[in-house]
Amino acid sequence: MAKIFSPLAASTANASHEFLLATPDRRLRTQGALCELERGPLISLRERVERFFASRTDGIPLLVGALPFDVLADDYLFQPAHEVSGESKLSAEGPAASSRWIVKQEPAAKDFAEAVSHCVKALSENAGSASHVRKAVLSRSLVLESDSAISIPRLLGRLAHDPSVTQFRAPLPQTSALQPSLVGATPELLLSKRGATIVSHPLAGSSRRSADPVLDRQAMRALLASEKDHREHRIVTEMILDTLSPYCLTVNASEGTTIRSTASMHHLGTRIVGKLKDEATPVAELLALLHPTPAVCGLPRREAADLISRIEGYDRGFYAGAVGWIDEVQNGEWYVSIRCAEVAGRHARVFAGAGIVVGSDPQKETEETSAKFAAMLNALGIDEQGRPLQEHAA
Ligand SMILES: C=C(O[C@@H]1C=C(C(=O)O)C=C[C@H]1O)C(=O)O
Repeated sequence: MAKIFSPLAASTANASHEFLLATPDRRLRTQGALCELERGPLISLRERVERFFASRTDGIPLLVGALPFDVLADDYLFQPAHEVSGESKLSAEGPAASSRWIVKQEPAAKDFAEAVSHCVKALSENAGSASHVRKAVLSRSLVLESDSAISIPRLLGRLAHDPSVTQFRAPLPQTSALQPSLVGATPELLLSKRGATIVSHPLAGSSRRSADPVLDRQAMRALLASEKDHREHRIVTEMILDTLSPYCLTVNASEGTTIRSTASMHHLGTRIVGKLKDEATPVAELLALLHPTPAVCGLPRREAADLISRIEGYDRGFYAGAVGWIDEVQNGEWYVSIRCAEVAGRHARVFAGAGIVVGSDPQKETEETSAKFAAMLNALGIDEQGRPLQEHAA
């Protein structure tokens, strides 16, 4: 019989299993791990979670962790040892690492722009066919190396300067001597479920913010007026509404599409709220239907994912997946893992993607990924070339 959970040795149940999800409303921080959920693909998450809570009676009735982008890849969830309450030290002040960095673009920005051109061509060519991909999200990464260890508490301290986003850290499966963590500050709620109420707040369609208030307002107005960005956005909201509606008595986006701004980006966002027909519907069942949404993958999903894996050229791992928690009644809250980096020791890999539709401009999409890198790079105190930023250099 398959094992439902793996109790961890005392040596493993230590600070390497720090988890944090600090949303604008609530902060969940845990330390240590009692046991890991049996790992598996998203389709079996609901069943694994049910079996876990049916057989496990000790400890906090909670699982926290991360889902990868690829629905066929194994997730990584665990039962935390302790919940840390109150305003105890989530973060620390000071630079996240020394100011000497080596940065390698993977892929190079110019190769990414070429991949976007290629993608736009593929989207235009198949228009009209049943498997026609209407949108695909392409990403690139920066592989960073510092000459000293990267402090995750300090990184989180800097990310917390932006109150509009959800800071997170989640341990990732150990692949070498060091346990990597996924660390970031996401603006995007994939799904929350509490009782019969479900909420999703997808984002798609973006522009970089400007320090100049006049230019910043212009950027916002241009985004609100952009046909291409609204088309890109609607693909996401329609998919989420269509997916959730069979489960809901009511589900709607009554506030409409509005600007959702972080410290560095403006996005088009639509808050979707639903009342479930059956409040016992497990959050994991809904996650398996929603993830990955066209905000990070595309439409149709399978064809877009195939196109991405052909064009992108690297494994996204847990980037563009989700981080969150599930409790014993299968309520839960999951955020899209974007504006993030995989961090281990002196190394980090930062990711950023952009939605591509017919009409996307390769240079603008490349610039959009640079703008999206900025949230993590600002927190690390460097620019895209690894040079120290002026405000952090002192
Ligand atoms: C893929 C990312 O962001 C997603 C893509 C967006 C877009 O294409 O406009 C906007 C927000 C996110 O849903 C990322 O930040 O890496």
